[in-house]
Amino acid sequence: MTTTTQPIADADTGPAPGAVLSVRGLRKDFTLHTIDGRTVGALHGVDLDVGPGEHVALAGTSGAGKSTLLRCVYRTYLTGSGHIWFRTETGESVDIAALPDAEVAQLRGHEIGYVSQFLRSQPRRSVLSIVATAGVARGMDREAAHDAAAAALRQVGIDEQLWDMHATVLSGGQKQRVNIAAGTISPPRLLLLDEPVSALDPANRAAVLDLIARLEETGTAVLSVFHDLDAIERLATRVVVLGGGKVLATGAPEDILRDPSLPLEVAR
Ligand SMILES: Nc1ncnc2c1ncn2[C@@H]1O[C@H](COP(=O)(O)OP(=O)(O)OP(=O)(O)O)[C@@H](O)[C@H]1O
Repeated sequence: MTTTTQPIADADTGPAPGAVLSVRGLRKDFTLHTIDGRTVGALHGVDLDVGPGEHVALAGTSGAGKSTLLRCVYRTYLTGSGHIWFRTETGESVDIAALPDAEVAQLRGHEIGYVSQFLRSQPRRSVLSIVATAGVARGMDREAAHDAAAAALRQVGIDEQLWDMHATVLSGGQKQRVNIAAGTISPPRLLLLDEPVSALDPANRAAVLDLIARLEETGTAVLSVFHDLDAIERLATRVVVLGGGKVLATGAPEDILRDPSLPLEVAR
């Protein structure tokens, strides 16, 4: 595990001491322009921290705000108010909620990864090139990225015969595994995972969970959503339960997942 950054004491001006990510007072409303401009509140003042090598799993019933939180951190969604403090690899504190788009784009390629259930890539890119390009974006030279991409694809069980094919011809589960290979090659400082194993059969799911488990050794901070109690129990170092856009509880998986009073929606 690596932590090379200077602690900043005040989480109103940067991440909490030792944290890679500190979310503070995060609010997000959606305006439904097609339905009378109605407003739907999704996050109502969320606070959480993720440190290096820590895996924080978000849990809570459907509509609790889990995916919205991940998308705000990745800046797919603009936030209403609050801060999303991120400590860069040079030790600088930046507020993702207020960062210019160009700087967000740079962080996304290099320091922050996002893996969802869906593979988003240019249509005519080969499988190998998609994964290798992610490595180059994180600072690897082309040759190293090519070798690392091949290793990552082997690890998630993508047959070599598929490597030069366009990703569009892959099955849902294959796309998901290419996605996780691209997300974990030269692991970023912060990895956001939104149901990354939802379309996988048991054997491939196990291989991908192994890969995610090994991220702890690299010092990657992980913030995840899994609709699967076993995955949370196996991977998470801490669980944050959301309900109605607020943090209801936070604690060790063995405590949180066995608390019958908490509104969890996970399946074995
Ligand atoms: N693009 C959107 N436009 C309008 N409302 C949205 C949008 N995305 C999410 N919401 C609303 O925000 C709230 C939180 O949704 P979110 O998808 O974050 O929940 P979730 O906890 O991830 O749920 P699930 O487990 O079902 O995926 C819900 O009320 C949802 O309807």
